[in-house]
Amino acid sequence: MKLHLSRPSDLRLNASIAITGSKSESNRSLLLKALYPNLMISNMSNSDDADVMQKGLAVSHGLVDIHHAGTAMRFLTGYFASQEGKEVTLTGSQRMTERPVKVLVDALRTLGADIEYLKDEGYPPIKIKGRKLTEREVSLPANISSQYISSLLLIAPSLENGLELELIGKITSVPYIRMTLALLSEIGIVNSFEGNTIQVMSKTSVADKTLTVESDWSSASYFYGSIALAEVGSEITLSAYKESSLQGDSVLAEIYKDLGVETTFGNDRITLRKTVDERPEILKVALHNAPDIAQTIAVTCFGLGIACHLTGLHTLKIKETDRLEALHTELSKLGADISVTDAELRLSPSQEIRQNMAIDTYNDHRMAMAFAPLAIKTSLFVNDAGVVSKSYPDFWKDLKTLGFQITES
Ligand SMILES: O=C(O)C1=C[C@@H](OP(=O)(O)O)[C@@H](O)[C@H](O)C1
Ligand SMILES: C=C(OP(=O)(O)O)C(=O)O
Repeated sequence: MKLHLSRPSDLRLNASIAITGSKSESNRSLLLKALYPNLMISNMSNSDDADVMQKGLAVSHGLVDIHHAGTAMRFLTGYFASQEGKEVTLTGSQRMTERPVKVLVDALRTLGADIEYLKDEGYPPIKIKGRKLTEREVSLPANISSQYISSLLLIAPSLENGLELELIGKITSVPYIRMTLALLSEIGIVNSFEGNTIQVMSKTSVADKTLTVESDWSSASYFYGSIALAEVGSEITLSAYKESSLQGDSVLAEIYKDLGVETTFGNDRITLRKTVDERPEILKVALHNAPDIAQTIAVTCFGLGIACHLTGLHTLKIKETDRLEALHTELSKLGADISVTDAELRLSPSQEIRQNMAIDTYNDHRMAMAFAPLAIKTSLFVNDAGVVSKSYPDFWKDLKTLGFQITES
């Protein structure tokens, strides 16, 4: 599906939108529910990634295809490795077979797991024969993906002896690790994270509890982008959000303050308001703790015509696509002066945005959604716009409620 997007007729935006649960919290909660079936989940994500996670957890023998879902791939690897009697082949999209799992597989093998690579060493597809894992201690590199660590932490309480992880190197995406530990705490599982060591105690059962998933902050980023590019006085209310979030991407409220967007919390909602039209000459942000909002921020800065220097982007090359290359190509198409390295992005101020360019999305939901707010400044096409369903199936519908004119072309 190719969409044509043009500006809302009223550039003073005003809307209220309900976003479904965080896909990160949902996929963790689903795994915990598989281990402790008396847990309940509310405000679950309606994303493809949560859907494949749920379906994957229901399988005990045969093929599990998690499509593009990184969390499902990594979390299910740990899950199946520790489930005695289950035997599956875990695979995904073409891109998933290029996203590494070696660090996780090595750690699980140290703990006693039986995992075999079916194609390339270090990458899916993998064949997993579930076993009882009794080893307690393992060290693993922490600078590639926090999902490996979360995978181990999620199964840790179900292991006879719990787990002690020693994290090696600079820890990336730390809030996602803290999110996992916070969810374990919420269901009464004792854990600690001190220095480079994480410990999780074993627990055979937990008390009845409903895990209420907060709505997705990464999805909220596209409304931050829209408000920043719209007129002063614009206002969008998003539900259901908390002031103290488990999601690292809630740092958006801080970052977008510098771009004239004020966030207020109340009644399980956030209200984003464009309060001033002042903007800095350059926005500098380190994103090692919030990699998923890099695309949104880069596009907002381009739309505002300001310079931008983003660092801590070393994980972007192994996500749904090489996001640094994709940003370079697509922003250049629109006339941006941009350069990228393996971990940084620099954008110079632009005076002009080319009209009616077709943005390629590379099977990456965030490419489609990050570029969409730019329609406030110029008309554009988004190729393969259905990719948004990976995390936010209702995105185009919700964007329409802001007044964006969206037609299929
Ligand atoms: O644990 C999670 O839910 C996630 C962790 C992050 O990945 P990395 O740790 O690989 O950066 C993030 O990019 C991804 O969207 C979700
Ligand atoms: C990187 C992402 O997802 P995953 O790694 O779970 O595929 C994302 O949603 O931006």
